[in-house]
Amino acid sequence: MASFALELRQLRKAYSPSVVPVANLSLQLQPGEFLTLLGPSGCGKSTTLRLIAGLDQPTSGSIWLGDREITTLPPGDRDMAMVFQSYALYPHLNVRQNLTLGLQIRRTSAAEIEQRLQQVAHNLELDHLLDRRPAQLSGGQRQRVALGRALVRQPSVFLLDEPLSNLDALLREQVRAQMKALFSQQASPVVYVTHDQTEALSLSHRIAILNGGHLQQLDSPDRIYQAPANAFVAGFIGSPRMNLLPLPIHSGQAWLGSRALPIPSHLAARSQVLWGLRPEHLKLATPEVERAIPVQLHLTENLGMQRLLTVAIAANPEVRLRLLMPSDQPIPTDLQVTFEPESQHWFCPSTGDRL
Ligand SMILES: Nc1ncnc2c1ncn2[C@@H]1O[C@H](COP(=O)(O)OP(=O)(O)OP(=O)(O)O)[C@@H](O)[C@H]1O
Repeated sequence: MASFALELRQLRKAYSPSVVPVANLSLQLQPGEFLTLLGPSGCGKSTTLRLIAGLDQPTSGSIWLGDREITTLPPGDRDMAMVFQSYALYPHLNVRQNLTLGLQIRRTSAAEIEQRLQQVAHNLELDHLLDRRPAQLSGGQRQRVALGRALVRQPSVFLLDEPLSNLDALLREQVRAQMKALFSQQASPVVYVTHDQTEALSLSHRIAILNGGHLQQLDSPDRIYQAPANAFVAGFIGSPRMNLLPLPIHSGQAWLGSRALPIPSHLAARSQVLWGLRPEHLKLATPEVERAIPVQLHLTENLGMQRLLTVAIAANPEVRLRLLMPSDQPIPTDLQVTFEPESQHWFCPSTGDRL
C-alpha cells in the first residue's frame, strides 16, 4: 500500500481577529511517523486536527498529502480515519458491524473485509466481543473498537483526538501500550492530540508543543525534555514541574540566594536570567559535598515511589525549590542540596527563549 507524507504549510485559522487557534503552523509528517500535538486547553490542537480532517476550512495556508494538495477536499475524499474521545460507535450495530461498515461502504471485497477484521480483532483482543453491541462493552473495550474501526480502513492518515481521555488510569496505560505496538506497524502517519504529556512522551516520534495557536517546539520527546526551547515548554513538560527562578547576574555569576552559580560565558553581559532545574536533578547532599546549598524543609509530598520535597534556601527563605528523592530514604535533619552544573537550563526572562 502506498504511504504518503502529510504536510501543513503556513496553516492559519482565525475565528475573529482575536481568536486565532492556529497561527501559521508548518509541519511535515513522514510516512509511518507518530506526531503528537500537545498543549494546554484552548491551544488549538483540536482545531488543527479538524483542519487536517477537512471538518473545518483554514483561513489561509495549505495541506498536502504526498504531492497532492487536499486543503479544500471534502472530508470523505481525504482517506483519513479519525478516532474521537467519545468513541462515536453506532449503538444499534454490533462490534463486527461497527468495525466493517466503513469498508462495506467503500465496496471492499468480502474476503478482504474478513481478513482485515480478523487481524484487527486479534491485535486488539476483540475476537470474543464481535457479536456484542457497544452498550454491552466496557469503556476500554469501546475505545479499542473505535481504534479498530480506524485500523481496518488502512487509511492514508490516522487522526486521533484524545482517544484515551475517557479511560481510567490503569486502562489508559494498557490501551496506550497496545496502541504503541499497533501504530508502530502502520505505514501511514498518525497525528495524535492530547494534553497528557505522559501519552505524548511515550507514544510519539516527535511532539509539536502548541500554546495560544503558536508552535513552541517540534522535536523528539528526548530533546523536548532535555533541551526545552523556551520557558513555556520547560514548565509544561516534566512532572513535577521544573524549578524556574529569575536570578540576578553580577560579578559574572548568577546568584541563587547568596550562592554564586558559574554561568556560561554568553550570559555574562546580562543583568538577569531565568534559571531552570528539574526536581529530579536537585539532590540532597551529604555535609562533605563542596558548594552544597543549605536549605530548610518546607513541605513533603508522598508520590509513592518518590517523595517531593519543597525546600527554602536557608540564606533566602523566600526562594523555594522542589526536589524528588526516593521514598525509602530517610529525610536528613540537616538538609543541603546540590546539582550537576550541566543539568541547569537558562532562559531569557523577557522572551522566555532558551539561552
Ligand atoms: N467554532 C468556533 N468559533 C469560535 N471559536 C472557536 C471555535 N472553535 C474553537 N474555538 C476557539 O479556538 C481556541 C482553540 O480551540 P481548540 O478546541 O482547538 O483547543 P484545544 O487545544 O483542542 O483545547 P482542548 O484541549 O480544551 O480541547 C479556543 O479558544 C476555542 O474557544
